[in-house]
Order: sequence, then structure tokens, then C-alpha cells
Amino acid sequence: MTRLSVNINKIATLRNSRGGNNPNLVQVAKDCERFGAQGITVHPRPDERHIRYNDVFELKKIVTTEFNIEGNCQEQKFVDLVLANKPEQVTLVPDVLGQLTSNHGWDTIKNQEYLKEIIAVFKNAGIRVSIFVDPVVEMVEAAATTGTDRIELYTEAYAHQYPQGKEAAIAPFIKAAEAALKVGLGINAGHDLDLNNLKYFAQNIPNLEEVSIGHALISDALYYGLENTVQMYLRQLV
Ligand SMILES: CC(=O)[C@@H](O)[C@H](O)COP(=O)(O)O
Ligand SMILES: NCC(=O)COP(=O)(O)O
Repeated sequence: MTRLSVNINKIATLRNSRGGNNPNLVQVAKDCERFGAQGITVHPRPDERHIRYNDVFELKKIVTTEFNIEGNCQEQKFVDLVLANKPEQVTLVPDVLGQLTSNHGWDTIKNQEYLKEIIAVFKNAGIRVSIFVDPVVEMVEAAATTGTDRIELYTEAYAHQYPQGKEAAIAPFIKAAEAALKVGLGINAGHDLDLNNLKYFAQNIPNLEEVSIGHALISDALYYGLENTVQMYLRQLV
């Protein structure tokens, strides 16, 4: 079964727009879990435009499912934040400063030595590590020798191409997943997954352990309500 981790970045975006505490991020995380989500994902960025570093400490106190912190490990502040909170999983994303959203995976060949070192830091602290990668077989194979437990397949290209033809859109992801299985890596996925494209992805990617979904899910909740929406996403994964 593929697990759903709800990314609550966009709840923080809405909260921050007025400076108060509405919507209450901690309450939303608790409610997502109550509605069936099997994980909570946050992606604090250096400018704290949505998740603030302090939010992570508050969330750590109340999340009872899997807590997944995503971000750029080249920022020492991010490394310190993760080590101080010891989530179940850290997902390492090679963002550059000021990026609108994540837009590429790691070059696991060029960054092999760096990844080995930083992954060891988190693993020594007992934190499961996943690294964000494009659906490219060579990148997946080289991920295996970094010491990471899992990869997160960056699904923007799949989501973008899905309306033009789902078979072609998913083909590189199936190859990447098969390569991951061969080298013993767990498989997560995320970015731009939504109610249209999720079911086909989950049905066709072997051993997909987890999806993290934020932007579309929170947008859908405006129409369907958060409880219904979480359950609609969960139904795509059975
Ligand atoms: C790694 C990934 O795909 C997501 O974490 C995504 O980057 C969400 O971040 P934003 O909410 O800042 O767009
Ligand atoms: N790791 C992907 C994630 O957490 C959410 O991405 P998106 O659904 O906001 O595009």
C-alpha cells in the first residue's frame, strides 16, 4: 500500500499572508492525521515564506504519523533543524536560493561524495533518508551507493505530460522504479500529483511506498473540504 503524506506548506502560506495564526498549522496537521493521512510533510525554505523553522519544532511535538522534513541540506540551518527534531524521514532536495518551488533532482554522480557524507550525518542520528531524483536510471543507480534508504521521484514531468498521454508520461518513471528496486532502494514520489494523475501513477509504479502531496490537495480542499479531500486522495492509493 502506498502511504499518503500531506504537505502542509500551503497552509503556512495562507497563515503568513495575514501575520496571525489562522489557519492554525498545528491543528491542520492533527486534522490531516485524524482524516487518515499517514504522514505530514513540510519543506521549510531559507526565506521562511511558508513553513517557519519554529513550526517544525511545534509540529514535531504533535505529529503521530510519519514526519517528513524536506529541504536543502546545503543550508547548515536546515541540517541543524532536522537533527534537532529527528523526524522519521528527511528528504534531501537540491534547491537553489530563491527558487519558486523544487524543479530538479540531485545529480547523484557529480554529488556522490557530498551525498555520502551528508546522508551519513542523518543516518547516524537514526533518521531515514530519501533523496529527490529525476526519473533517470543512471541517477537512480548512483543514488544506491550514496547510502540513502529511499529516493523520491520528482513527478513534475509526469504530471505535466499526463494529459497528452499517460503511457508516455509514466514510462521513464517505471524504468527508474525498476532500477531502484534492483539496487534495493525504497521509492517515494511527489510534486504536482493530483486527483487526476495519482491513481494511474500509484497503479503502475512497483513498490511505491509513499507520495507527498501539497499544492493540489490543499487547493482541492477549498472545494471539497479537508476531510473529504484527504479521503479522496487516499482512495486513489488503494
Ligand atoms: C520537493 C518537492 O517537490 C516539494 O516539497 C515541493 O518543492 C513543495 O515545495 P513548495 O511548497 O515550496 O513549492
Ligand atoms: N515532495 C513533494 C511534496 O511534498 C509536495 O509537492 P506538491 O504536491 O506541493 O507539488
